[in-house]
Amino acid sequence: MKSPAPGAEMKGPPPQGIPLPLAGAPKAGPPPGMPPGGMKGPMPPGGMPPGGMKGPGGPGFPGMPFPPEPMQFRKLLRWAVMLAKSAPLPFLGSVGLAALVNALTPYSQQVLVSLTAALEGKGTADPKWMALLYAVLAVIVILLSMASKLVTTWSNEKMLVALRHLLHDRMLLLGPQFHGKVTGPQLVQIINNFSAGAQFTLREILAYPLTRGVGLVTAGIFLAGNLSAFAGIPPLARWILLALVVIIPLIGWKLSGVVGRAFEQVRAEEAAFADELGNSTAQPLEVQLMRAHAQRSRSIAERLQSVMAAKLRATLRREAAQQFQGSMSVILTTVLLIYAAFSFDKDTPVGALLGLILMVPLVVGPIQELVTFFTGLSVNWPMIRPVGEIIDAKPEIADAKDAADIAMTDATAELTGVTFGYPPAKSPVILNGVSHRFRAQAITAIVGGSGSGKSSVMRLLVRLYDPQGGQVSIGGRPLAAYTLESLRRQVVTLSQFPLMLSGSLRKNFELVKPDVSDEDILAVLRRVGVLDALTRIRPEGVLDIPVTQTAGTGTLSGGQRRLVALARALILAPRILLLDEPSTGVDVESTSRLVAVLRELSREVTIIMVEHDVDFVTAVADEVVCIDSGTFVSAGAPQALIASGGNLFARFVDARRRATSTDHLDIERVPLPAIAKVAKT
Ligand SMILES: Nc1ncnc2c1ncn2[C@@H]1O[C@H](COP(=O)(O)OP(=O)(O)OP(=O)(O)O)[C@@H](O)[C@H]1O
Repeated sequence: MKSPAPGAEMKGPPPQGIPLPLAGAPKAGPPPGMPPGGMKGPMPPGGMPPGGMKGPGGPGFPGMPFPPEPMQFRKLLRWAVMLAKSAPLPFLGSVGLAALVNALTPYSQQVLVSLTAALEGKGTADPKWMALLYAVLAVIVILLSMASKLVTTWSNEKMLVALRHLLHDRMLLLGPQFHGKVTGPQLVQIINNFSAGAQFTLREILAYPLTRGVGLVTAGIFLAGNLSAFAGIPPLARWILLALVVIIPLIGWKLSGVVGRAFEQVRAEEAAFADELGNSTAQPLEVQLMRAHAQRSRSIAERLQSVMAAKLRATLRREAAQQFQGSMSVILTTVLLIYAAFSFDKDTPVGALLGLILMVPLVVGPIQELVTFFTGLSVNWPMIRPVGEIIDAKPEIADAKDAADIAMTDATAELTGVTFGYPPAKSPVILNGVSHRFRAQAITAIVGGSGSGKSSVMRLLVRLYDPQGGQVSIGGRPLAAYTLESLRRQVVTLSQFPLMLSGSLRKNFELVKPDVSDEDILAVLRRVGVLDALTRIRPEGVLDIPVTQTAGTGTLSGGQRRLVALARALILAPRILLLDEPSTGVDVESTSRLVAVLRELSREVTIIMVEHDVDFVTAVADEVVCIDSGTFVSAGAPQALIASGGNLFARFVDARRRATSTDHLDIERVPLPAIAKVAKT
């Protein structure tokens, strides 16, 4: 296909490393469905076929949390408008400039036509002026085209920044239901990679029809004008010829549907291969030990064969379709030229023939590109959709209308007839009408078997979820009376695996209190008894100790991380502290220190903890609440519960004693055989 005049095409954004769902490894380049460098050709080389991926069941993206769903153009349009609004001026500027370039290009070609006619002496125009006009137009097109590319780059970058920022902030507002569905690595992929593809496609949804449409209409008008110069052509034939210009690209589009389905098959085969590979890579050593190497090898070989066969089929079809599409302009130009040659007479300017040759590609090109773009949208949909889902997602728990920033004067937490099941199903029932008053300035430990609902109680106390029945209140007020901000500032959770940012220790305290002073940090570190150990690690500056995101790596031990996290929780001066298994990973010495710290803290703070270690609970708790299958079955001081017996806590203590004692075991003491003396050789 002949290219338009210099600079007439619209370039895409800089390569963003979007995963290409096509055969082969992911390549850096424009998003799938887009030819590298923009919408130049009829078929994205190495990219998606123009027919889009319309295989049965619609496009899906292996491993993504959002199940396949047919593309919804209305949603795309809404997201596109929202995105364009984030950078209105650069967007309008880039669209305006591109439209101007696309309109001027056919116009400059038409000047060539007039110039030819003038040289023949058949037009009224002066050839010299025409030549000059062509030169001026060419320069303007080049300059505008450069400006258009720069403004488009600016617009793309602004939109991408706005989109990524929005996704990041929105993601942090979403609740456990969303985060239970989308994993951390998937979020990184959506925000980091998919957003670039989504930005590009969404922008083009608005920009492309306009910019390409302007070029199409202008070239179409000139083409019709040039056709009319052939006096012998009856009007009906002229209309049929013009209709062909539109119909032939549409035939190409239908053909590409076949290609689309072939590539859908490739994707399915690749997903199956990835699954199969996962079977081998998940536990390679287990595979070795099971002597299953040969079986794995056969399975992988079969999958690889299937992928290759599917790729070969799809590529051959794509090549055939590409050839057809690439030949369209030639076919159409030939048809028009043959017709023109037969109706050519002495009055017909040669320029009109030139006009046909020049204008056909300028008309066919935009039609092909528009068809390619819109059919290719379904290819990009699996990547755009997760981006859009985050844009549209609403926080599951939000401030009630009459919520206020209330300072808790009374830090008593209370559950009254609370019934709860996890949304969206809300079944099974996890908490079954439970009631309890957690005493202020006391330590209450919730004890129960695995899956009995302990952590669920803690989640309700910070409104990660709302119960379906009953009420959770603090200081006599339902939780919804507090803004989430004020609730979570005063009810602080220390999870079993506390979040640590990679960076300095100070940075981790600034995470929860941006204006925290060094003195305050050192004071809380001293209070939880970890300052001396940290000073030994870095005598020249404890607060600059590097911390890593992952426990078990970096400078701090697991126990130290937990104590640092406890100190960080205290920096907020909480009224209620929720501790999830605080004794885990803390050594014996630090545990007794932890007991002392928590006891001392409980003079000011209400502490509620979930804890499996009954010895720790006995040492630290004022009260134990026992939970069994979502029901509070007993409560009381630990010693009292142990003494009275017959309750869950006493049973746990008993079981623990039996588990660690060897008295009940009938161990036959067999003397070890004398170690044979090894004769010196
Ligand atoms: N997000 C969730 N969605 C659905 N069900 C959940 C969810 N979280 C927990 N559950 C279920 O709720 C029940 C209670 O879970 P919970 O985490 O409260 O138990 P737990 O007593 O803290 O257990 P463990 O001591 O093992 O941590 C379990 O059966 C669990 O499978």
